[in-house]
Amino acid sequence: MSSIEANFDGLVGPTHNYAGLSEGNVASLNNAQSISSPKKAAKQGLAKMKALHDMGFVQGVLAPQARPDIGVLRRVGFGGNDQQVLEKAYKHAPVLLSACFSASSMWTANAATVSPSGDTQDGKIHFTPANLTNKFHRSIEPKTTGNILKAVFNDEATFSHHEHLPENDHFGDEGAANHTRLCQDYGKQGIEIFTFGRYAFNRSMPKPTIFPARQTKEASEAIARLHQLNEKNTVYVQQNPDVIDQGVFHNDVIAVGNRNVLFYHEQAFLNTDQFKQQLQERFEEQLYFVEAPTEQVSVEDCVSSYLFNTQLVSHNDNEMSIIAPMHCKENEAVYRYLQSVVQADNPISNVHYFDVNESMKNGGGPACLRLRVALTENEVNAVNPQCLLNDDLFNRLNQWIDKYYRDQLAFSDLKDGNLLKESYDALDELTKILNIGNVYSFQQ
Ligand SMILES: NCCC[C@H](NC(=O)CCC(=O)O)C(=O)O
Repeated sequence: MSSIEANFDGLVGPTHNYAGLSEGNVASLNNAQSISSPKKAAKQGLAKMKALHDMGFVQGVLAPQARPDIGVLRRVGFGGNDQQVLEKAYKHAPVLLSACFSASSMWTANAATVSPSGDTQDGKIHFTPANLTNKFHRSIEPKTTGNILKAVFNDEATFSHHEHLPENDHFGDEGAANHTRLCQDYGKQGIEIFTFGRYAFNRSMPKPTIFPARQTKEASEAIARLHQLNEKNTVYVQQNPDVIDQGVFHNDVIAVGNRNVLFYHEQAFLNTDQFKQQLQERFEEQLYFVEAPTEQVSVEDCVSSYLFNTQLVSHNDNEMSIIAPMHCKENEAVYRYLQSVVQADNPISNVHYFDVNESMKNGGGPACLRLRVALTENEVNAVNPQCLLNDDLFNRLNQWIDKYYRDQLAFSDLKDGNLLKESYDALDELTKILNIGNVYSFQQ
């Protein structure tokens, strides 16, 4: 086996709900307060993992955050026993309560930025958890994310773990959702592309006017320094502020790269020609720019179908598949466009559609649900083996979901102390299944 790219998907947590917490994320706001199905959500995610495993890919599993985050509720002044804390928050600060229940860590594309060993000066794989400062419910993720990543990638000779960036909007960082990599071989030097939405310290530069730009250039530069990237192989590009204002809150809603292919919408970036030229100069061999024109697919279609929030996976040196949400099949213009991509002269030869609707309703497609980690054969062997999916783990996780997860969750359920207990019991058992130790504060 040569070098590969593994996907580490987030297991959807037992408190998955629709709270309308993400301004700028159209699906999140549109589905606010609808009734969720945590069981269905977790099973949809697990089915996608299993399908990729069955296609022959290395598939990892990342544990969710412990929710509700009762520690945050106490920190902001709700006291008493756990049940009293929940009831008081339900009455006086309902939105805050739902933020502390959010299962948003399922979108592991936002867990961290990862730089493979081929790109880093010390030859280790570097991880920096994303601080996710722009949304309160997500800003409470990075510490536990760091614990989980250290437990999965737990070999100091192979993996280097950094602390998340300063917790301020100036260093707003959304992880791999704004980062992609082009390379000829996963294990060799590649080009890391950091896409940012605004400049933190220079007010005169372009930025969106309606919705927030979550990622700053300063954050991206800090990650590149921490990860010891070579300047020559690092490219920064600004997201087109107009598309952020149309609901493209992360770059992975409008672009995805893999090996020698960059698949994106013509309006995705600012200064696209200059960006393409920079990439081509650095790449040396042929690069395929698969650019969707607006006249075939509108930005609105991209946002509603998640055409680019797809996984681009390599079966071998010449053949790739797109892992797409079912919404892409249901949208006529998008479906037609995808068929033309498969027929055109590029390595993409197939599209596989998956039902991840529970996640889509909160603005997360197939690509949001996974963190990519390029690994050499030795590096695969250094990963915690109990976090790598096989038939046995798939069956155990299915049974574990059946045992603990509810079929339905409504906002009024969040004041129920039993839900907290079910959730913590489930996660306590999960840490044993995945052999990741006591990563949660309720276990310490
Ligand atoms: N990469 C996809 C992330 C989606 C995520 N949605 C949410 O958090 C919605 C949660 C809610 O509204 O209940 C976000 O916007 O960061």
